[in-house]
Amino acid sequence: MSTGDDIAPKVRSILDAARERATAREEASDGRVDVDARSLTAAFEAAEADGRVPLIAEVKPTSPTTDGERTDDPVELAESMVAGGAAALSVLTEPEHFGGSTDALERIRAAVDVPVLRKDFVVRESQLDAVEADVLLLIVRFLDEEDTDDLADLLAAARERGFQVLVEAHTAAEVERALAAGAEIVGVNNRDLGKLEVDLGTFEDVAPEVPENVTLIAESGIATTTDAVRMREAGADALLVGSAIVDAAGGSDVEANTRRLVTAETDPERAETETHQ
Ligand SMILES: O=P(O)(O)OC[C@@H](O)[C@@H](O)c1c[nH]c2ccccc12
Repeated sequence: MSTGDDIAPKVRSILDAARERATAREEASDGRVDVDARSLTAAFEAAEADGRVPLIAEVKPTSPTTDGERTDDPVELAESMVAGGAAALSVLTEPEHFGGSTDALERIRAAVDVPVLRKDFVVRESQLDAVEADVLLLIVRFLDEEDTDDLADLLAAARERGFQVLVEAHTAAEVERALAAGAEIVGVNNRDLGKLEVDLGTFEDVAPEVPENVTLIAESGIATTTDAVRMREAGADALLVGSAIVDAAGGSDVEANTRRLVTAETDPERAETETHQ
């Protein structure tokens, strides 16, 4: 069991808020969700067949490591991402630190045809019923903490409700735990939740631990087409990108930002001229 000393204070506050929301839902005890999920792997295969880099574009109005906040209608942001070729979307539903909401996810999922990932800090079963989504995120590192459910139990509880589950890891040891719990979709987060620093070398180091039959996603810190190609060469079946597409500080064109990454493998010379962070 981890003591949690290696979690950044900002992240600890996110985790505390998640546990409070779990308790509130336990007290409310609404019914269980029953999801008819759109297949994430089918969406990746369709993108691949079409010559697009399989990309999950993230609707992230802000974050503890972002300057500024994007206040556009989240549905419009989502539609721009799909128009730019995103195979799937990720929507933050964490309200206090990321400007997200379950309402935004519901509206986005109703407006698009692609699979939608619910990005939140789910630590107890009651949180699974907050909103329907095609894919649910579980973060290995957080399920070591006090007052959280066990990863394998949460994975099973999510699947019983119809969710596909993306299990997020940051180290080889966490990948082992994800696989032991039965994960079929694994994300390697390049951001260290201890220091909040990003290093794309994380994915390169950890990717070889993941067997071929598991869908592998490179998460965080992918900003340029060079980064995108680098993660694909290291074995990423798909990429998860938020900040570089949403560009909260610059307010640039979300559709164009998405398309640039989606076409990274077919249009590599763009890497030379791009000025985007
Ligand atoms: O904005 P970025 O660096 O492109 O990263 C997106 C995504 O990977 C990141 O938002 C993320 C990865 N894991 C998380 C867990 C919770 C909240 C957010 C995240």
